[in-house]
Amino acid sequence: MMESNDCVFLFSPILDETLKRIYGNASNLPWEDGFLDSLSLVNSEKAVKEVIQQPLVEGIDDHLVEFSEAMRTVSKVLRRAAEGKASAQAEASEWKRKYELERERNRQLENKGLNSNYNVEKGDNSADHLKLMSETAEPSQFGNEKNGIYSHEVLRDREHNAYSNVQGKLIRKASFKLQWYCKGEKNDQHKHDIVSFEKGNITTAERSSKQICLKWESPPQTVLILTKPNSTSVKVICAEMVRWLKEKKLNIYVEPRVRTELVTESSYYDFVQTWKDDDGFLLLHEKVDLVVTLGGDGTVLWAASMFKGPVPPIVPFSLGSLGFMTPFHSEQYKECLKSILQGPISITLRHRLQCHVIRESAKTESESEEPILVLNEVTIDRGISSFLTNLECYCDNSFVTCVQGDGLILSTTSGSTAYSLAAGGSMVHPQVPGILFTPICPHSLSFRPLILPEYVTLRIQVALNSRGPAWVSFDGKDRKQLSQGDALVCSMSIWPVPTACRGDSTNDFLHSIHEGLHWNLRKTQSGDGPRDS
Ligand SMILES: NC(=O)c1ccc[n+]([C@@H]2O[C@H](COP(=O)([O-])OP(=O)(O)OC[C@H]3O[C@@H](n4cnc5c(N)ncnc54)[C@H](O)[C@@H]3O)[C@@H](O)[C@H]2O)c1
Ligand SMILES: Nc1ncnc2c1ncn2[C@@H]1O[C@H](COP(=O)(O)OP(=O)(O)OP(=O)(O)O)[C@@H](O)[C@H]1O
Repeated sequence: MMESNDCVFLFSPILDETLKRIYGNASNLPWEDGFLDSLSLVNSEKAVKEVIQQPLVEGIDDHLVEFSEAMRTVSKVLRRAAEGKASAQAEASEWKRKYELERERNRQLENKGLNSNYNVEKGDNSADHLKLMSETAEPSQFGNEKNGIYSHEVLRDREHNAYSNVQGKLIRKASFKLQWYCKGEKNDQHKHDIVSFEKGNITTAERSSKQICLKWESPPQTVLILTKPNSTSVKVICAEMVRWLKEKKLNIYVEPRVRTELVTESSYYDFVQTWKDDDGFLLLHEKVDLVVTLGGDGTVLWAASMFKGPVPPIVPFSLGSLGFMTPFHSEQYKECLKSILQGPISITLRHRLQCHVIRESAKTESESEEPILVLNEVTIDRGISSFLTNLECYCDNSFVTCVQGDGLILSTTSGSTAYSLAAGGSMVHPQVPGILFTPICPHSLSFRPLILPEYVTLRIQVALNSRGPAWVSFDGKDRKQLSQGDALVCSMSIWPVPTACRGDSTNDFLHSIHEGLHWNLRKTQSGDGPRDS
């Protein structure tokens, strides 16, 4: 395509003279160093038009006709160049505006989510806002141009809180890097998240979630041990583990209840640290490199619920009966912890749901109660009411359905093997990003569970004409009553729970459904019988 400067060059012999007529001398020419500014372009175009519109003098030769045609072309090109430049400027300022907006949002998100008392987003809970939060946070959380996630990017360790004082020693929180692995091999090809539109071709070049691998960049120094209460076997293992970790020169935190138990047993455990109140615990995320759980799935849920923002990697040891999310054997804790402390570790990034209860009496959605994060599911049921629940369900403001039955479960994929499974939902691999929409005993012949994409915001409202109230519970806990008109708004949280794998994510999942749930266990049919001939 011909550029404006090419044109000027093409007609330069004829132009020279004419331009002198238009601009006088060279210093008034509308370009400098080969670049035209848009105002000059418009002026040049005007001047060229004036020249063209001057009546032809009698006896004019063919050259002038040709010249006039050339000037028309120059005029056209100059106009296009001016238009192009104006539109590029408009586009640039629009991108700048978007960038500033995005930066401001990220800054607000960082302040709200990650300051010292990092309460999960209060205030504005509108569907758009919730969606926006996950959108803005996604690049740093799930992928970036460096083919990995750095812990200091996730935790936004700032200079002032990067060091903490533990028993008079300055301790720096260990930094780690998360990388995507593909079939056990390092994959550096994470160019785009899901879809590429390059050259008009739509390709699913990369998958949204892959096996993730954690590599320590500095050695972990502080471990938090969380234990199932009232269990003698847990107490014994916990005491042993504390001694072993102490030998490895690690700082150890336990819950206040556990510290009391340990110190009562022996004053040897005086070095074990704990916290006094909720504020004390909130500061722990700045110190803890690793969380160890000793118990069943309920203890993993408990650990996750304690972190209302970013969660350190969790190593779940099995001391329960089912242990779907607890792949490590407690008898082998020394070998397991040795290899975990050394790394690299395969990680399952378990997504959580962020839930807000919005009361009918609240004047605006921003007057909602404190949000709650769930690792398994949020359930709305009829509780002690003998009437059917009447729940109006919306997905990104589109009406989905009305649930008339015992209730509804909104589950993560990690929770798909818990209550949702019992209510007839599918079992879904925990790395699949999605929200399960599973009714509980719907009074309908045609209701089937749904799996919705992770980016949607769901709103479940107790119908105004419902015969009774409903009850909401979070990972089976914190039951709250929902009166007619009250609603629950639910979307994917930006803070997943990273749990260490024994093999890899898929291997552990399949092992759990076979060993924990005895999935598809059937006697093998013998080949001794009739066959297709
Ligand atoms: N009908 C049901 O199946 C039913 C009813 C209520 C609660 N629950 C589940 O119990 C969970 C709370 O667990 P808890 O230990 O505090 O209560 P709990 O002590 O009552 O144990 C519930 C059982 O669910 C299992 N479980 C928990 N999370 C799981 C998961 N992600 N995959 C497979 N199994 C899982 C546990 O191992 C345990 O055996 C809730 O989040 C809910 O999913 C299930
Ligand atoms: N540190 C803790 N503090 C208070 N409660 C806890 C703690 N850890 C676990 N719990 C609660 O104790 C209950 C039982 O825990 P968990 O599920 O781990 O053990 P379990 O019932 O023996 O295991 P399983 O469910 O596999 O049989 C759960 O409801 C859980 O929320």
